[in-house]
Amino acid sequence: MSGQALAQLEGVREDSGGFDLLAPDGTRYRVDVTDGVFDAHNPLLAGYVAGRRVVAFMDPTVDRIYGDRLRAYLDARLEPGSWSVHTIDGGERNKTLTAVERVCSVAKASGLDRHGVMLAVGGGIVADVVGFAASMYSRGIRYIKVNTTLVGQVDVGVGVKTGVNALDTKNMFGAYHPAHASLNDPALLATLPAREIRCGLAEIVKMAVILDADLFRTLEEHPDTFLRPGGGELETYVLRTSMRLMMEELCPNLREHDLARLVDFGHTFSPVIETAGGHRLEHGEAVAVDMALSAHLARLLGLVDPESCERVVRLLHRIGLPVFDPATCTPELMTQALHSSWQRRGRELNLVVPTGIGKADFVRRLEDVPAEVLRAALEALARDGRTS
Ligand SMILES: NC(=O)c1ccc[n+]([C@@H]2O[C@H](COP(=O)([O-])OP(=O)(O)OC[C@H]3O[C@@H](n4cnc5c(N)ncnc54)[C@H](O)[C@@H]3O)[C@@H](O)[C@H]2O)c1
Ligand SMILES: O=C(CO)[C@@H](O)[C@H](O)[C@H](O)[C@H](O)COP(=O)(O)O
Ligand SMILES: [Co+2]
Repeated sequence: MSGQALAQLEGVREDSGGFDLLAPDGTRYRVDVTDGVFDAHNPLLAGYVAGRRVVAFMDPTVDRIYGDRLRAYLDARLEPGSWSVHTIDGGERNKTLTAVERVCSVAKASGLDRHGVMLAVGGGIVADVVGFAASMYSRGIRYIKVNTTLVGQVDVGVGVKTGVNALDTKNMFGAYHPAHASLNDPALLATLPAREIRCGLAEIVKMAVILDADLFRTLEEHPDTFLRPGGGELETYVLRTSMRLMMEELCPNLREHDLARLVDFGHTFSPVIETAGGHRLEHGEAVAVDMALSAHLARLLGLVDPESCERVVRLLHRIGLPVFDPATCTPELMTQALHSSWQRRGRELNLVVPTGIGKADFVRRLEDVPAEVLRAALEALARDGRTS
């Protein structure tokens, strides 16, 4: 295909069954949106693994709820003896290199060959661990994600990142390893606890603040999206818009050659909030606190109007997300977080701040966030936290 023809195809395309991404570096993958992913008549998942051995992994909760349906599906659609299903511990504390080694050990004991497939059925923890394991097992094999959380369906499932926590640092080890397939069945969200739905809404608010004022207004009108019984057109719009926005943002910079990334909004302070807080807050909750802090910093630096700052914080409140965490939102720890992000991003801070609703920019340098401004932002955040 000529360079010009390829250039025309690059980007993200949506159809009724999902999204296709073709990155400038030639990486291409699809994210499917389907119904009844584990129904025996649905050929989608089986089609992606046809003729290959499959080793599937779930955490115990997902296994309890969906394990029988997955096993019945594999039994109906795949050759006897060509697949197995295993559980790995869930929770951020188990997103470790040890967990990756256990996945590889189980895969080896199950006879998984170089052309085999690892199947991750779950949220971001299982996907990150299994995806990283697949990136190194036999020097790299295929893996498939069936995303069962909202964070999984709008974020983990649409990107290429895998990884684990290490050296007391969030996502310190990992790989960019595109999945062979990534499947979203919105019906799986029906059993997701409200706290986990809210974590996914945090990642959706992230995309709305930086890119999409209409999506933000929709969430302001319906902060209970996905929290109401039964999904409808509203949930479909929010899910698909969030997926598209994230894929469009990731596509030109899939392996982060450019470390100024708008999708880092809510991800400068949150790694320290999660880690220093002993993972008391879940990822999405820490992201929410980070977004509120970043909005106040933007306001105090004169980069966003006070009303937009207030709208961001108020929406997070109304969804039921935390906006302050007394144990970790201290000047010392948040200064440490700024330095960690500065180092991780090639000695550029690239703090993402809202400049309005639906638009954002970067605070490029550490010195652009003076200690007194950080302290004032944290004091404002504490006031917000008391009113929540
Ligand atoms: N790789 C990426 O690009 C990327 C992007 C965003 C977040 N993440 C990572 O993802 C992790 C958070 O993922 P998460 O929010 O999906 O959490 P999670 O994987 O811990 O799942 C949350 C909880 O929900 C349960 N669960 C999952 N699906 C369920 C369902 N359908 N019904 C009932 N219970 C269900 C799980 O057992 C778990 O207890 C963090 O480690 C974060 O760093 C990675
Ligand atoms: O949490 C994640 C990825 O782990 C996403 O929600 C987020 O938008 C971005 O990828 C952030 O850049 C976080 O990246 P990383 O620090 O986990 O590599
Ligand atoms: Co995130």
